[in-house]
Amino acid sequence: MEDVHAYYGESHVLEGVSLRVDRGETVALIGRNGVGKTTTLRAALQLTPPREGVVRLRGEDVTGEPTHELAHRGVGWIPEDRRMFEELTVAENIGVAVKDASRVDEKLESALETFPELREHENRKAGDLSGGQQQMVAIARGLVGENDLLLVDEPSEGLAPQIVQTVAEALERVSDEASLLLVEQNFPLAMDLADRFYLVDNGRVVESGSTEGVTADDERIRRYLA
Ligand SMILES: Nc1ncnc2c1ncn2[C@@H]1O[C@H](COP(=O)(O)OP(=O)(O)OP(=O)(O)O)[C@@H](O)[C@H]1O
Repeated sequence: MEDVHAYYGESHVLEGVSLRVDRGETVALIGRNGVGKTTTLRAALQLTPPREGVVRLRGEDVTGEPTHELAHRGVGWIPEDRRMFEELTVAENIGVAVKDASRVDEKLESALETFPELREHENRKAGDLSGGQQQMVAIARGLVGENDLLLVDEPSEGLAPQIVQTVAEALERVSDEASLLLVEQNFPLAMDLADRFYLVDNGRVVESGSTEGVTADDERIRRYLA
């Protein structure tokens, strides 16, 4: 995306965000609460359509396209609230995300191979799972949707530390199959998973670069996160 401006009503939330995710990359969006990270994902997906600026997918201008068209072209969204169908089973939740109905069984099987932790819960209602298990179902849904690019919002939020590790490993596996744009408040986790980062403050990208060797003590980072 290039110089994207987005608003909620009159409130100017993104003030010219530019970023890119290359094929195969994992990119982290970091920054304090309320600086515009979720809105950046929403603008990319055209859920909060940019009032200025351009969003491109594989080089093609998709600004103003309907969100379902982007989904059709392989952009998946794993929102912060995970959006489970609580009354459906794990298998059903994963199955409804498969685009080609004739491949549901095959896709479900491959998801359960990727997330073996889910196999024993396959027939449980998603609403009865723990937060970490639900997050894994949400990630599996993104994966079976045959997405080339997944936008993942706060995957570790509200999870116990040992579960965060399991979800991180799941994301690591997903990153072998899709590019990821990841909003993540857990700084070490974000640096660990991502190849590059963008640090957002007040609706703008204020720092960016490779995650290699970057720590929370880094002066460039600390003054925006402290
Ligand atoms: N639907 C909405 N209507 C009006 N204002 C909103 C709406 N959603 C978010 N905002 C405001 O827009 C700003 C950016 O929010 P956004 O959710 O993008 O931030 P964020 O960096 O993702 O933070 P968080 O980690 O808290 O979600 C905040 O000031 C927030 O209060």
